[in-house]
Amino acid sequence: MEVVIKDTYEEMCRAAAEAVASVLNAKPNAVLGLAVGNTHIGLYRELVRMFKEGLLDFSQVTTFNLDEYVGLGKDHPQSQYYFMHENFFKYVNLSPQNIYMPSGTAKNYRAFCAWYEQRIKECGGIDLQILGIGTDGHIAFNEPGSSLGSRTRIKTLSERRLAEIKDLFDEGEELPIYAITMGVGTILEARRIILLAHGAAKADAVAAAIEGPVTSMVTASALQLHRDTIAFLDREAASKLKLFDYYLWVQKKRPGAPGY
Ligand SMILES: N[C@@H]1[C@@H](O)[C@H](O)[C@@H](COP(=O)(O)O)O[C@@H]1O
Repeated sequence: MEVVIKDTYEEMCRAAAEAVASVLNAKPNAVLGLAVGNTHIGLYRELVRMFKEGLLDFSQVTTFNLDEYVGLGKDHPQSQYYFMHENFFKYVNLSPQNIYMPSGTAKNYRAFCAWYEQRIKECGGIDLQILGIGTDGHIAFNEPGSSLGSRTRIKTLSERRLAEIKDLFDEGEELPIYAITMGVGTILEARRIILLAHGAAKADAVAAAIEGPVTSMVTASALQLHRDTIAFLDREAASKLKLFDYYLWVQKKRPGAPGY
């Protein structure tokens, strides 16, 4: 896995946006896998800026989001759709028919999940999957213990997850206890993956995912098996990596870097 460490969150988002841009410039009709999280707000902001400056065009791009809470409709402020619309979709020229999101209100979830997997394949597979990471090392809603071969399915959210999201919902409102999520196996089929993490709260998870054993207890560790994954980190998120200095050294000395 390539590890790119940046001094600040803003620099990390810029570097990740450039990675997205390089895929879109090489393949204007690329298929992007999108993620929702506070981490990604800066990345989407950067992509919107590039679009407004005429540096990016999404007219031929297709997107598939990673996950959605079961029971939440598109207009619920905590739905992943709402986040995507507010932070990205409404600002760029994606065709609405090219935007795929897991549905939180499907009638038959099993059928929906199978259709979603099939649709990804029919669109040619995901060229670039964007990921974040939870404080326990999960990706999408693949909670600790998820099969590393899992496909899109319903996942029961952990108590830890429910405690994390509780304050985002109105008092007395029923919390979603299931999510529909791409599986680890689905994610690993993407041709390229970028993982973003910022802040000290993610440092343990990042270290476990990048340098720990590959284990279903840290679903992000499965990315070690992927042949083209780049982790974009800020210094705090990278602070517990044993090979911190080496990663910086590699960045400095990489072929193509100034002077090499
Ligand atoms: N399903 C999402 C993940 O895709 C995301 O990576 C994680 C971290 O989000 P944040 O960036 O807000 O810390 O939260 C949720 O669990």
